Amino acid sequence: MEKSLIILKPDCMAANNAGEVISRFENAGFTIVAAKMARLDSSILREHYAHVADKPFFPEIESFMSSRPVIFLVLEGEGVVQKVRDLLGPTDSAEAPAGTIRGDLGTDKMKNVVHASDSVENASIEIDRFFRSEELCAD
Ligand SMILES: Nc1ncnc2c1ncn2[C@@H]1O[C@@H]2COP(=O)(O)O[C@H]2[C@H]1O
Repeated sequence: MEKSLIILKPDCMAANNAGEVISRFENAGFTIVAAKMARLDSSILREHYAHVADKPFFPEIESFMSSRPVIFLVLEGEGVVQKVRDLLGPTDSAEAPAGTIRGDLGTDKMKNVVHASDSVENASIEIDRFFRSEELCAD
């Protein structure tokens, strides 16, 4: 079954929106198969954000993403990678339509509530980055 790696970002945690976001994922029919809470450190952030490491906003992302503990989830379901991205809306919360998670709860491009894997291939890499295989639970 397809899986996606989700991070409830510091803005989501600071606004006490974790429950609201998780409800939206559950109401869309996805199952949580792994969960944990931790503060990201700069070495794992450099790995996770390697594709934007040369962007001018990288130091800002690094400091934002390590500013408070975040929640990591693995969601499972048919087509979960693309369907979660549809629920989120575009990266820039200011452009996200009402009814999407970012449109309703986000602020801007960085404070955009949730990270979600952008492909099935990257989901597998990202799940391995944040979870050991025995931390994924089956029924
Ligand atoms: N112009 C920008 N300024 C700040 N952050 C950005 C900008 N563009 C993209 N990002 C962030 O870069 C992140 C890349 O991975 P995410 O999907 O977690 O979320 C993305 C955005 O939050």
